[in-house]
Amino acid sequence: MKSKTSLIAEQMSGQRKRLVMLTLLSLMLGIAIVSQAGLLAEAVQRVFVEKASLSSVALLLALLLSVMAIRTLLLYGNGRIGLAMAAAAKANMRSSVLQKLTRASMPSTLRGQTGGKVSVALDAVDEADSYFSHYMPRMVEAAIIPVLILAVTFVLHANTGFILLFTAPFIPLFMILVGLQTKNKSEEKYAQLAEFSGTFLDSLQGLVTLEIFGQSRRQQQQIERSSLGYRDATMDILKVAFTNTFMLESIVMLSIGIVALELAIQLLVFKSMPFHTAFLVLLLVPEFFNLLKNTGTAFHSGRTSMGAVRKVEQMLAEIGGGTGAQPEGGGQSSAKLLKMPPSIELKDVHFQYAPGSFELKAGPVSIGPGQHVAIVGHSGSGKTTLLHLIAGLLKPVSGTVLVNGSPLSEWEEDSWFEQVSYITQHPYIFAGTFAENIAIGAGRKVSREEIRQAAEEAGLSTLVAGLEQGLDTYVGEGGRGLSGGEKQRLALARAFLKRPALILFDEPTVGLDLQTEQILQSSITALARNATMITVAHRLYTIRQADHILFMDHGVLAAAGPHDELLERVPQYAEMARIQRKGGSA
Ligand SMILES: Nc1ncnc2c1ncn2[C@@H]1O[C@H](COP(=O)(O)OP(=O)(O)OP(=O)(O)O)[C@@H](O)[C@H]1O
Repeated sequence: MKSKTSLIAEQMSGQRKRLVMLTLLSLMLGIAIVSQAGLLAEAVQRVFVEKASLSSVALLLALLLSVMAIRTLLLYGNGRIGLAMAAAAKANMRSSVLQKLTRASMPSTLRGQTGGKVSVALDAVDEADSYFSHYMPRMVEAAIIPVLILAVTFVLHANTGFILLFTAPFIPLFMILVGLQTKNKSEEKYAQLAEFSGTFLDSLQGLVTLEIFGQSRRQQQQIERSSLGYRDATMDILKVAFTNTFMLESIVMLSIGIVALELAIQLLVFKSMPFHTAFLVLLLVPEFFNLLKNTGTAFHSGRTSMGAVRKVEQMLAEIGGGTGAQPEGGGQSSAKLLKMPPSIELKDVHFQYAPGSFELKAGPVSIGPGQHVAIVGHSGSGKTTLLHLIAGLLKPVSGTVLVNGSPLSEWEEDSWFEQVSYITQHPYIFAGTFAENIAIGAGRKVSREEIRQAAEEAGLSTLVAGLEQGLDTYVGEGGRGLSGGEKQRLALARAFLKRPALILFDEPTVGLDLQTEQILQSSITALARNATMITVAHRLYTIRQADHILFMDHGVLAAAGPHDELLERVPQYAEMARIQRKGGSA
């Protein structure tokens, strides 16, 4: 195949040994095919032409049976190697996709539809199977065996050799024409499948919203349109595939017919060749065309796979960075962060999600070890973005985030994230039990007692005690639902297991009931006793408690200092605090 994608080339280069094995087995298969035809022709010649007794050809027949068995074994071997190549390639591709998704920058992983990504990671990678399990073995066979048969035919009867030489190119020529058409169609099919999966997952996730706004019917129609688009794209490919098979069969039948006619004329009219040779040639010709025909079918599935592989490649390119890309946080150095509250400095940090979009400018800022800082500002002023920059989830366009005096990128990624707990407004709860969900915070094996203790410290014990299965209750997708406050307490329990040196906390904007708020507040305070804490704060209480306040205004760090000082110095801040006091949102 001409335009081998770099991903396939990468996979093939890692499978050289298997390719060599495939070549050797194909060569042996070629020899077995020719030997089988030779032995069969000899047996028929002796029994039917020379009228020899069956017992005199017993050895010949036994030999023929063994060659047939060897041929079957060789074919099986080729199949196994193809399957092993496919399994290794798929595992590699899937792990590159997952690695890219987990290690890429946050904005790039958020781009595009989740359903589309799932479809590429699962279906498209699966579709790549036939390239390695079917296409590659057939191509290697096609490069060796037909040439061998052609050479033998030329030696036996040059005329047939010329007929084969003349008719055979029609098959690859036809394959190339069909293949070119299928390639575009299969890429189209994958685009349709990704769109279909994306729309479907989006609709499932937003089912409640769609129902509330009376849009479920419209969405249903959109899903129907997407699925019909996918059906049409698949049917188009099948149409091409069926026409392909029909045309290939016709070419093969016609070619064998021409050879048989020529042999019959030579044998019966001109009597210029012995029966043995004519029969042997007649046995070899269908083998020759069968191989080319199989290659044609393999070529078609290879093309379909290429479309899928291209989709995977495209997704890897969209996520960005090479395999094993460094995250925004760091990972370039082996410097390990010690488990103690770090100091954080921002030096002229400038960030943009994309050219022309929201811009953030912050610095200089200095946060001492163990300090509690609140980021405040109006909605959309860039508070969460600033928190993500400090966490190392986003990378500044220019400027630096310094941790303990060294740029964040110089700290080993794992040791950095080991020290950080980030409690977002909507923590992700995985499908599993309470205990399993809490345990992921530790990153090590933890005892039941440690989990129970963390749940208690996070203020979850009353809730858990009220459940029939306690910590073994299923939560997350498919399990028991949790309220916003409960989810945050579960995230806190994870943090209690981790005992981080830096706590990043996105305080809930929606009002929790007083009791939940108090539980959360006291748990957070207990957790932050030996840590540096940066909170995106919405409550006046949290703001007042902070040692230092960063006031964000339209993406710019407008002022920094203690609450009382900012009240006096910054009129916009005083205004915001006044609204807060009245009960409005910050
Ligand atoms: N992934 C993204 N790509 C492009 N723009 C984004 C992205 N995420 C956020 N923004 C934009 O950046 C700006 C700041 O967002 P950010 O979430 O930091 O604000 P915020 O102050 O935390 O707001 P809130 O208090 O409402 O949560 C907003 O205008 C938002 O639309």
